Amino acid sequence: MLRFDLGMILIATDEFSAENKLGQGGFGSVYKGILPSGQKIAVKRLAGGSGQGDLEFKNEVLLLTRLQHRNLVKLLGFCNEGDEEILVYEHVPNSSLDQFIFDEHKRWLLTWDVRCRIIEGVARGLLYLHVWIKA
Ligand SMILES: Nc1ncnc2c1ncn2[C@@H]1O[C@H](COP(=O)(O)OP(=O)(O)OP(=O)(O)O)[C@@H](O)[C@H]1O
Repeated sequence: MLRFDLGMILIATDEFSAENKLGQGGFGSVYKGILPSGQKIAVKRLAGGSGQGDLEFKNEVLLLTRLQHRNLVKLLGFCNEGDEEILVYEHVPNSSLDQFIFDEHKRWLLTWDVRCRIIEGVARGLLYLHVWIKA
């Protein structure tokens, strides 16, 4: 588990530039970034990070790093400097599935065969989580 320093993340994401914004989730914004090694990353900047939940945040990160499955995005590391609470993931190309499902030009790429494989992959990931949570 890597602890990234904020300076490195600011350089990687061009200071959380609007051009690098990949999306917005329930926990905050996600930015594309690139490490000096050339590795592409997705940086989730948690909204409302106060620095106060330091221990809680660290425990959650430790928990998340134990999840390893080919259908789950890999967590590479974290940063909790100052008020920031940031999660660093491997970058997954091709945006989100909803960008294909709801786009009339791209929708045709999702043949039923492809859809079935996606559903199977999602189910495998979910099953892994269920088993993992019970254990
Ligand atoms: N590892 C990643 N690689 C590439 N893009 C990502 C990655 N993680 C998130 N994104 C992009 O950022 C968007 C927001 O992601 P995030 O995980 O925060 O929210 P969500 O799963 O869409 O919603 P919620 O957090 O509310 O469940 C995604 O829809 C996706 O486009």
